[in-house]
Amino acid sequence: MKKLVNSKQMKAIDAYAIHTIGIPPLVLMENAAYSVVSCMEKSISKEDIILVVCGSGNNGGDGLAAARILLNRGYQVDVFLAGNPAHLSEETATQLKILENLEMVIWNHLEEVNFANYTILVDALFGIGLERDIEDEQAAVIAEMNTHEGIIFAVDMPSGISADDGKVKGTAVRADYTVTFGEEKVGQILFPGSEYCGTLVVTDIGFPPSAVDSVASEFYRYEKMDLARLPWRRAYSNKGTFGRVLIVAGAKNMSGAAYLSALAAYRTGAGLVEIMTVESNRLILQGQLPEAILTTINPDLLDTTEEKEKIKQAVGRSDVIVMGPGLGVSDKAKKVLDFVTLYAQVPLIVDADAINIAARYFNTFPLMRGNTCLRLNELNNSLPKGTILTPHLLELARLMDQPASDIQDNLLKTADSCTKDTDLVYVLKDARSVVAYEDERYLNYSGNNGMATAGTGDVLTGILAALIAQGMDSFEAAKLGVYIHGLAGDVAAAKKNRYSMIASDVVNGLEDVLGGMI
Ligand SMILES: NC(=O)C1=CN([C@@H]2O[C@H](COP(=O)(O)OP(=O)(O)OC[C@H]3O[C@@H](n4cnc5c(N)ncnc54)[C@H](O)[C@@H]3O)[C@@H](O)[C@H]2O)[C@@H](O)CC1
Ligand SMILES: [K+]
Repeated sequence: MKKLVNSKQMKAIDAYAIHTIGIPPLVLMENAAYSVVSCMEKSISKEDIILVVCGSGNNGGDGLAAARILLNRGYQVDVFLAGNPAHLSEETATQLKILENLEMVIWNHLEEVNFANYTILVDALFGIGLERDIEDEQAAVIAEMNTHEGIIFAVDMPSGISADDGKVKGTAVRADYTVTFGEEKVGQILFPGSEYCGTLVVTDIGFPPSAVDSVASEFYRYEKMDLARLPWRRAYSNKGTFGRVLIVAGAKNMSGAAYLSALAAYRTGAGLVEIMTVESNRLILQGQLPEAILTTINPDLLDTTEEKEKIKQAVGRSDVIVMGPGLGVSDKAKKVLDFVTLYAQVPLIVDADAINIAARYFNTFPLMRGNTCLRLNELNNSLPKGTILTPHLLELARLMDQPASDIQDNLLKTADSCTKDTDLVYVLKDARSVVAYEDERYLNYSGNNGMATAGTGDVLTGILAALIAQGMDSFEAAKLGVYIHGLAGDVAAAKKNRYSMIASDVVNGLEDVLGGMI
């Protein structure tokens, strides 16, 4: 598990190291500069002509120190001090004085600099101290840097990317490498920040563990060693040991979603998977997945005791229930969901059309239109504890009755609204999914854009259900499930490619992920 920090938390770690432990800031700055240079030295040669572009804050100070180290080591290097010389931080002023004493070339105005003369750029304009949108001369500097053809190394952050949420503040440097210090920043994991970072290199610049531990952060991500969290499989076992999943899915002609969800649940280790669907899907599902048990319902007879009893029994024998994939949004589908919700005492995984049905239902009440809070409260009251909602951005927009663009631009704030006063777990699906429960925020770092294809969401529901069926707590299952899903997508992309892979390839990828082959 890797802790992630925002700018405030990183500044608190800096402050603890400096003021409580007593490490002089110049020592940290030197370490930072040496780590930038050692990363650069893997890609540069003495033939390169390097320009270090510096701001007036400590990020610029890191750049000035890196320029000196490069000069000392025999590289051809110039400096462009793009920040206001009247606003230099104390450490940056010290670094500048050293460079002046060394008689280095230091440009002060954009007009003086011919970027075409340089083969390598170092971006030390802004780091975690970025406060507002970049404009005017600084924006012009970044525009020049982005048209440059050589490698760009960013110091700590690509200038212009917010460490807090990965957003571009006005404009931002598109780096090839970002060398960051101490801890990974939230804005380096979320998009678009993640893309602007290029290859992210995290370096140790001497923050003592106590400085890092002094700051609590609600953000983290998983890495490969977290696969050890998978539920242990007892040797003395039978199919009952590994739990029973019910998948309520698949309207007429929509059996594919049910199939993918059920297949993924089996491939993630569920003992038994039952699919509740309409009779017309029976033959095809039996042919595709004979391992699944099928219960068929007649949507036209939902008011009869017989159909209700069928639903009640299926719900009663399950450890976890997936509802939504390929269900459609008809009144009959809603009725099925109402019965399932009424009888269920186990966690539900509410996906796709189940979310759309809830949104449509809320829209029928004038009081609930535009009232996100009321809608989320209502969900919390009507769903069993431990239930996971897995909306993608559009589904979430419908559910919350807010524009999708607002949600996309404020994913972390949206997570805060969703989890306020609730027992539900939210998986906010995006290129970097956020799993949120109470105050914790898991940011997922696995997966790739080949997964933006139909059916991968159905696969995710099956994975989550299987983990819960095997005894995992819902929040842990959601985090690990999202991580495994992304890794399986990475396996699929490596075996096929990002264009050709389809959802069933992601299911196939589970084999390598769960078999410890990655
Ligand atoms: N002691 C420390 O705190 C350490 C800091 N380090 C470096 O210092 C960086 C943080 O330094 P600072 O806090 O000085 O911040 P930055 O150097 O990131 O930038 C802050 C400066 O930019 C100005 N500014 C912010 N947003 C602006 C905008 N949109 N347009 C124009 N000016 C803007 C601020 O007023 C301030 O002068 C880190 O990212 C890291 O690179 C490292 O040297 C390690 C130790
Ligand atoms: K930077």
